[in-house]
Amino acid sequence: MKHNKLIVITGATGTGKTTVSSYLTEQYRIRRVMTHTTRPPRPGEQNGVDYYFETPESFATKHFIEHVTYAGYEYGSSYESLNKAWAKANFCSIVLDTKGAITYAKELGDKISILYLTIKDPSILKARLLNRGDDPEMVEKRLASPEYTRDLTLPAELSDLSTVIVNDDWETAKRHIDAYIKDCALRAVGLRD
Ligand SMILES: Nc1nc2c(ncn2[C@@H]2O[C@H](COP(=O)(O)OP(=O)(O)O)[C@@H](O)[C@H]2O)c(=O)[nH]1
Ligand SMILES: Nc1ncnc2c1ncn2[C@@H]1O[C@H](COP(=O)(O)OP(=O)(O)O)[C@@H](O)[C@H]1O
Repeated sequence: MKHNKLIVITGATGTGKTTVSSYLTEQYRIRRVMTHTTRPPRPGEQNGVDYYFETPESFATKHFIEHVTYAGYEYGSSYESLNKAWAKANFCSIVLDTKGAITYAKELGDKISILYLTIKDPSILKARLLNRGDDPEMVEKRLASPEYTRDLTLPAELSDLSTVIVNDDWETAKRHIDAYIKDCALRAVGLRD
């Protein structure tokens, strides 16, 4: 268990957290820890693949490491899901808002490494969300939420633990992620401090 590592992917909505998580799975077989939400599924999202989609009642019965309200919906993550992912591989990832990332930094210490995603001009995020197929009303609500504004800045508590990826251009972002994974691998085998 002592070599288990968790890559926490965080950043504002639309900056590419899910895209990065899928890339880590496809390219490096780094699985994502499944989390729970009361948000309704977007077109194409599946229960047990994208999230465990819960009702407010079923959400309340879970035992979470942490849970947050984000733009009016509940999100939570459990040790059960984390241990399930670690049982399959030593390296896994999780997608969290910055509040959740701060809790993980406190709870799991040096077992985590953080990828903070950002883009130079956040005004293009709206187009990315609409292009993703999000409901326009949900997009407005989300972009007006305090959680969205908060997550546009890397919290001071996370700055020492984080690698910042600017995702303006996906090919460039991928190169930085590849370098980050190479660095993680070298640290894991003791070839870098
Ligand atoms: N703290 C915390 N955040 C979560 C959890 N699951 C998802 N999130 C975050 O909740 C926010 C909203 O997620 P989602 O509705 O899928 O929107 P998206 O960020 O636009 O893809 C994102 O910042 C996610 O990273 C969780 O279990 N805990
Ligand atoms: N570098 C990029 N350039 C243009 N579109 C991108 C880029 N990275 C991700 N996207 C697209 O932007 C949308 C939001 O990305 P997503 O990974 O779902 O963000 P998040 O999980 O942070 O909300 C998706 O449709 C995704 O395909």
